[in-house]
Order: sequence, then structure tokens, then C-alpha cells
Amino acid sequence: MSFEICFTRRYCMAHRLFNIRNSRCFVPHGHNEFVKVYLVSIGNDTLDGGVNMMAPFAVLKQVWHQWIDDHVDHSLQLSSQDPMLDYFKTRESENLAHLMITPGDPTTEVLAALFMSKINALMADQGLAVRCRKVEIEETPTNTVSFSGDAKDVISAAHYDGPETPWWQRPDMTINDL
Ligand SMILES: Nc1nc2c(c(=O)[nH]1)N=C([C@H](O)[C@H](O)COP(=O)(O)OP(=O)(O)OP(=O)(O)O)CN2
Repeated sequence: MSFEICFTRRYCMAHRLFNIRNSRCFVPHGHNEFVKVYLVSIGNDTLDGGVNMMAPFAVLKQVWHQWIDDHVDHSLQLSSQDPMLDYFKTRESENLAHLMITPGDPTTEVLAALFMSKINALMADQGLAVRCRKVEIEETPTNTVSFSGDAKDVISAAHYDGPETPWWQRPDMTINDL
């Protein structure tokens, strides 16, 4: 017996899959994606007969939606190995904050794991007695990826040149470590 709360948010993004040459996904392109997060209580699930809530929806989703709306929305997602990064560093440094830098290609799989790590860092930092059980990303109307579990088990940061605590583990608004 337990409750689960699901929030959905839409954002616009662009990416390219740099390690898949000879593919149309190598060409920078964009999607309007939907992310769903499934939250469960890590405390007592019993309703108190008064307010009867895990916490108000507005409280549970406020910081998460702030990150999605103000930082993920209209971001350009690039692998940390992508040479396009050099262009932005040398020619458009004012836009670096809009680049989401991923360890390896910015596939929907890695995005789901990174989002799982970020939302759980944000929830813990706010002292909310919930954790995210599943992240689901609809990349296109015909492709959806979901992730459950510990993001650390699936993310390989072998070629990611960043700090010990990368952006996806920090309870802040960042989307890169540039
Ligand atoms: N395992 C993954 N494969 C692919 C990913 C991904 O994130 N994980 N991403 C892409 C591309 O981003 C691509 O834009 C979407 O691919 P595709 O399914 O080919 O796109 P369509 O919308 O045209 O698909 P239809 O179902 O044929 O309309 C590729 N692969």
C-alpha cells in the first residue's frame, strides 16, 4: 500500500548523437519532449484525516519545474566529447549556460538517468520526504524511454571531464560544468 504522484512537464530541446556517424541523428535536430517523474513517499504514507497529502503538489513540483522551465527548456544537449563545444567556448561563450553537457551522447536513455539523479538531489536538498522512483521521457510521439533505479549504476562518466560532483548530482540549477 503506497501512493505515487506523477508530474508531467514539456520542454523543447536540441541535440545530436555525435558517436553515431552516418546517421541522421548526427545532424543537430530538436524535439518537444515530455518528462514524467513518479514520486513515492520515503516516510509514513498514512493520511492524517486532515490535509490528507504527502505534500502539496505545488511544493513537490516547484523546484523541479523551475529547473525544467528555466534551464532544460531550449537547451542544446551535447556530448562532452562533441567538438561543437569548442565553437561555443570560443565564439559564443554567452550561450554556454544553455548547453546541457552529457557524459557521452545525449540519448534519451542518458537523459532519463541524469534527470533521475537531478530530481533526487533537488528533493533531498529541500528536505522533502519523497524520492523519484521512475523517470519517463517521451522524445517523440513514437519513442519513450523510462528509467528506474540508481543513476550511478548506469552513467559512465569515464570520458567526462568535470568535478567530483557533476551537475546532475548537485541540488542546483546547473546543466553543465563549464
Ligand atoms: N536508443 C536510442 N535510439 C535513438 C535515440 C535515443 O535517444 N535512444 N534518439 C534518436 C534520435 O534523437 C531521433 O531523432 C529519433 O529517432 P527516430 O525514431 O528515428 O525518429 P522518428 O521520430 O523519425 O521515428 P518514427 O517512429 O519513424 O517516426 C535515434 N535513435
